Amino acid sequence: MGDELLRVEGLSTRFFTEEGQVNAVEDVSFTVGDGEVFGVVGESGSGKSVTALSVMDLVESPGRVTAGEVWYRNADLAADVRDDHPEAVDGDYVDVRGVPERIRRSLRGPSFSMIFQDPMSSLNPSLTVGEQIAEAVEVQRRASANPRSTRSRTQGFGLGQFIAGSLLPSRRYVSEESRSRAVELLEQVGIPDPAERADEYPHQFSGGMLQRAMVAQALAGEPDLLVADEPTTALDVTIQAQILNLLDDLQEETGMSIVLITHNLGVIARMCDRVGVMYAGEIVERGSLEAIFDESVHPYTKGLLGSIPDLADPAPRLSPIEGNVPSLLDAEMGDRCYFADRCPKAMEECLDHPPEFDCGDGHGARCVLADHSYDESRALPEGYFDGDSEDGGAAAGPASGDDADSPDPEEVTGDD
Ligand SMILES: Nc1ncnc2c1ncn2[C@@H]1O[C@H](COP(=O)(O)OP(=O)(O)OP(=O)(O)O)[C@@H](O)[C@H]1O
Ligand code: NI
Repeated sequence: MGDELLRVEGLSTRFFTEEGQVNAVEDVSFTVGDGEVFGVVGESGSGKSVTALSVMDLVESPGRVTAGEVWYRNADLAADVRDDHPEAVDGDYVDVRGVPERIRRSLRGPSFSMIFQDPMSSLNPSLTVGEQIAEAVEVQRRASANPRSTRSRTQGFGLGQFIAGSLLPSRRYVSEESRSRAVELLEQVGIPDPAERADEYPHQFSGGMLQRAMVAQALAGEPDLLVADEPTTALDVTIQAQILNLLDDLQEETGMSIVLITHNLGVIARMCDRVGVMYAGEIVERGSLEAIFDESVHPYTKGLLGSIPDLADPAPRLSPIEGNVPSLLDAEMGDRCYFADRCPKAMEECLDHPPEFDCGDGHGARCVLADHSYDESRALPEGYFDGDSEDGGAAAGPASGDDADSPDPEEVTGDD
């Protein structure tokens, strides 16, 4: 297990909605090494953000993490919780889902920190940027000054606010030291005149500067792991590149690990060491950058690679493969491979839901092609799944004739 900071195993998250149970994240496993940048890529709605929120334990009702373990390597924490929660400790690793919520909450900031998809969900418009960052620093300062038993209460207070983006009515005392540390952090993330900018409100910041401020806020606790959910999506191309450079530099300076969520494979190629490709709530392929870009097995990954939006392309969303992302409603999901009806290589084997096959060297794919080669004689006829979204395909027969209008799944639009 060596240098892994985080080991996520079998994570599943569901939303219990009026329409039914939504399987937003299904049996997701991945690891993040020390100082590693792990990328999560996939189309809109594939479960990237919910995966991030699940790791951070920030899933809100009607959602709930229903299964899985999140093993975090922290020897001090392991020593602290070993007696009370032996089943949640494995050597220096702690399953953060197996410890009480107050302990889990205490990890947000100093252990795990997150940059959210929407800037305004983490900065409070009615407080100066400096105050908010100083508050995050103060929380961390108290945490490290206090023993863990009191730490969790302190942490809970500050971080509840940090996450909700609104201060509790009674303002906390924030030390002069924390204020000057906030200015330092603003400087570290490349904000000019940081002392003056600290006294400004979020609306006085441009998009790029606001993103930098959010990075500063997320780093205030000196986290081991930063989860960055589409940190550059809303920004124009030049600013995007600057923020990615900033994250790169900060990663090197601090040695932290990063989970970087994006729909842009160009960003993945630029930033990541290893990658998980998500589709319909699952990681369908994972491996090193080289494995994913040069030796991918899953036709979905290959489809994504067929149209890499580069950084100079402001296209906001990936939609390179014909067909739609399947419904994640449990009742509509069926038992087949969820990609089968868009897959140019769908075979009879794909009517059973594939496990993850090991391709060696940490490369895995949830696709039968990882196990045996494509056999044309077992190919499902084109249109096999047409008009069949309800019961997983078993009952659907071949579509009549060859329909010239039916979408060719191999065709990649590439112009999005
Ligand atoms: N509060 C909710 N209630 C019901 N379903 C939800 C809720 N939040 C997310 N989902 C479902 O979970 C699935 C995954 O959503 P998620 O936000 O993780 O996608 P994503 O990959 O981050 O997409 P994007 O690239 O658009 O941000 C979606 O199908 C979505 O409908
Ligand atoms: Ni998202």
